[in-house]
Amino acid sequence: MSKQPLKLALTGEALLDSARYNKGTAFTEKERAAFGLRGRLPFAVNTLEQQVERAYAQYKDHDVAIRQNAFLQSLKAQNWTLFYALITRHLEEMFPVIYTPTEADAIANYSHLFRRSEGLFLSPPSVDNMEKDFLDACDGRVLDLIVVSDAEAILGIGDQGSGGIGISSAKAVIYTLAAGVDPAKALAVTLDVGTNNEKLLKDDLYIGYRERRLHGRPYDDFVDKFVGLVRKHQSKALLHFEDFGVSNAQRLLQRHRDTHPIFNDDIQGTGAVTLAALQAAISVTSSKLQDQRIVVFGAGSAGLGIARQLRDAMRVATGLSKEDAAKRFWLIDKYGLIKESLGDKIRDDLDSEFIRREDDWGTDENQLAEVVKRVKPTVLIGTSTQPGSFTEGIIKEMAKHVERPIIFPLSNPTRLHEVQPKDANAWTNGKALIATGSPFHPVDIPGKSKKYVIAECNNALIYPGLGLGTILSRSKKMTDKMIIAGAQKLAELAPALKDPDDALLTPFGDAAKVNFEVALAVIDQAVEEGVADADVPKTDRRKWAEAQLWKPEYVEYEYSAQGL
Ligand SMILES: NC(=O)c1ccc[n+]([C@@H]2O[C@H](COP(=O)([O-])OP(=O)(O)OC[C@H]3O[C@@H](n4cnc5c(N)ncnc54)[C@H](O)[C@@H]3O)[C@@H](O)[C@H]2O)c1
Ligand SMILES: O=C(O)C[C@H](O)C(=O)O
Ligand SMILES: [Mn+2]
Repeated sequence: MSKQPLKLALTGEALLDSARYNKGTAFTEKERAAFGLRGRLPFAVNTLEQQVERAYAQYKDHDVAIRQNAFLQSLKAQNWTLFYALITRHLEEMFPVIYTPTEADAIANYSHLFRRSEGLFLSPPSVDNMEKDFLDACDGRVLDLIVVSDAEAILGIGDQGSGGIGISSAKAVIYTLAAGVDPAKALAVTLDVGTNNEKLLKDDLYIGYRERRLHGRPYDDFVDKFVGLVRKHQSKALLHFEDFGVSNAQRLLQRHRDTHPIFNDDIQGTGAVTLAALQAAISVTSSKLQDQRIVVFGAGSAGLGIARQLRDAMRVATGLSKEDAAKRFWLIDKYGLIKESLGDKIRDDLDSEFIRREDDWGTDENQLAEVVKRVKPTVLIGTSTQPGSFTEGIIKEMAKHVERPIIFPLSNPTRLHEVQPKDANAWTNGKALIATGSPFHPVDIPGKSKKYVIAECNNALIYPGLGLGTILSRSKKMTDKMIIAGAQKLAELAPALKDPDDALLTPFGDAAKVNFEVALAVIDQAVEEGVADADVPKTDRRKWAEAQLWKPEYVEYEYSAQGL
């Protein structure tokens, strides 16, 4: 317990009902007397460790992941300290329950599983009250972090309407678990601008705004109004965009990123974690980034974000022009290879240098199998949401031409992966260097007794650190160089660098450690670029940063009628 007691005015039921301050059976006798709790609690005073032990046993009583998710969700509504302490102690085990893949089911069934609301919901009918609603949700707090989704493209499961609050709050929880962001300084938001999901529109129990999605100018005005409020009232808070539709994601990022610290996780976080995994893979193959031939299957937010991040890293490494670096990429979307003849089927946000010239290609055949046959890629990345699209034929064709094919099926949740790691491993005789978007079990290495650990190439391995670095340095914006610095740090920490048979990325159990290192790299870069507003010390930044992390521990309370 910290030496300085916290002064609180909340008493009795109100204190027990406050997830932020509640300690349950861990209230001391002195606190029970001071806050009117003595008769409201059973006699024994527990330690946090005892509470964690009890909660873990209760968690284990549920054997279905979605029930475990519901259990953790209700624990979060009761006692933040216990919730975060429990998950921190079982991070690797519980990550898939609070995040991909289980969170996808919780979001898809949001209206049916609903118990208690959290975060902020904003919808068009109350647009005129947006400022008041926003301020009510902030409740006088100065925030460090706001995570917002409009729920149009949740993971790979599409439009989820008001269920989108689930991804905003899961991403915010991970900021706390993996980067020590104080949950009291974070806000999860969903811009519930309607849904085009027929299933939800027809569901009597749907609890969102039951209209078709806002689009065009009214949509932009709505989002701009929200961003304007963030800028006005929470000018220091990092604004994290999550799972927006591809036609909006890039545009909104470009529009706002120079005027506020803004980050799009699907574009930038995914680009950064994939760059780190690829750096580790090419260190195993002893090749260079600029020598790769990279096929990206699914050129949406994630696919394009990855292509851009890898292209820019190539440019930094070699001084190549954008155009020349882009020649190492073949992007495929639902109409096949993205080439000139697709005309207006090519989305406006696609960088022109990624569009293959017709005379470069010279055939009408433009599907993945053909592209792999002709291009002989060294790297194959899946961000298409199309399960099984990396077929045995395609993987074997790839493996004919490269000794160690680098294969990253990244579509979440688990069931949407383009290939199962065990298949990619078997079809390449254990030669494939694999990373996936969701967690998978290790696979056999032919002729060896040890297993090949599949790296989880999920943006959660880096976004908390990118965010923490931006928050602590109070940067005016999150620059490309800050993101590259974070990715480089993550790459340096890859287990494969020490042992080529080991994973391409750090395991998620160490997410807090690596994200902290990422944050330090981001802070250094922010200071160097002159975008940091905080008084960052010249020396011992590690200690300075560490002292600011929130930890799930109880502090002693003292009653004061004035409160905090
Ligand atoms: N591992 C990670 O960290 C991570 C991060 C972000 C997204 N993702 C996953 O990547 C997937 C895509 O996410 P997104 O945000 O880019 O979504 P998105 O909707 O922006 O992109 C998906 C793209 O795939 C294309 N596509 C659809 N069918 C196709 C087909 N048959 N062939 C080729 N392309 C096809 C779509 O046209 C679209 O451009 C999701 O499953 C998501 O969960 C993973
Ligand atoms: O949420 C995740 O698991 C990663 C990513 O942001 C995604 O959209 O799939
Ligand atoms: Mn996402």
